[in-house]
Amino acid sequence: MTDDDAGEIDFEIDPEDLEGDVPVVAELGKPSLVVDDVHITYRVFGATKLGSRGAEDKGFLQRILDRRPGVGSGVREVKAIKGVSFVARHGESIGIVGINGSGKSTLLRAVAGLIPPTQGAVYVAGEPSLLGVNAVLMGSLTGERNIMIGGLALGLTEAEVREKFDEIVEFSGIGDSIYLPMKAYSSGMGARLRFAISSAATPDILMIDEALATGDATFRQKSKSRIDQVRAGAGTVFLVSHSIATVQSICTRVLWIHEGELVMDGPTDEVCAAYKTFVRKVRDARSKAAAK
Ligand SMILES: Nc1ncnc2c1ncn2[C@@H]1O[C@H](COP(=O)(O)OP(=O)(O)OP(=O)(O)O)[C@@H](O)[C@H]1O
Repeated sequence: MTDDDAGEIDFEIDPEDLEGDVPVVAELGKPSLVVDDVHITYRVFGATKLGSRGAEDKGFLQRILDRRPGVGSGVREVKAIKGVSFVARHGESIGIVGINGSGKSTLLRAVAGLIPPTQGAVYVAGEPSLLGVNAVLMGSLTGERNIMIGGLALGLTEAEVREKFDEIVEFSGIGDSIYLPMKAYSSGMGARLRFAISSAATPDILMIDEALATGDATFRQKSKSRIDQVRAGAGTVFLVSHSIATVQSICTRVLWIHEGELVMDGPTDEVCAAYKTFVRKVRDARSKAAAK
């Protein structure tokens, strides 16, 4: 980890944005998801160091032959998740925290089935809705068409999607842009629409990656109520966020990921307190280094 990592951590959401009761740890149901010793390794092709003999100097055949792991192959492996295991239960809302690049989004995507584990396995009892929605949305189509596609992927009928259409648009707060192709949306608009679609059908497992950080206070408040509904219906919620205030107001349990490893898994207050202490230490070390 570098000092710069700590500099990018933000706590941009004020606790008052998410006023309301701190989530109550209800009696938990059966396991909804089991993550068993999951490893995710990305392979980055064409990772040739600057200054080394350029790929363009080599013949075509040589470049093909070089495409295997090892010295000079131009393939770099990034071990983003290293042996993470946990069991999630119905009725839990689980936050995933960690500094930039620690592996939070990768873990969430693996849990949703969007990335196959390099090693280990994920067992799911319900269909995670990040899988149902994100995997099918298409940037070239309008938000309107994507609501239909995403709704069908969640198992709603066409009539049910039409019935929920206005509510989804209203919830996402993107107004008339719903008639524009999704690739024209800002990342915040896209995240809000995905959240609005994903949570439209009270899924068994709802996964949220930073969507709450992209809306205003009203959007966040509405999102919190929807998350509470999912939990009350004995669903499981996963939330990736840089905002400790958001995690504290929504999650009953927190996983802290650092350099791809699960360093702590426990009640929200305990894990957030330890994580904050860690972040402060990193910041102090950074200011000391800058003062020298
Ligand atoms: N598609 C990819 N190809 C190669 N490496 C990747 C890819 N996606 C992520 N990584 C690397 O995997 C590691 C974990 O990234 P990830 O996005 O999961 O972290 P994160 O904790 O969600 O980060 P952030 O808080 O900055 O969003 C990082 O080193 C990142 O550079």
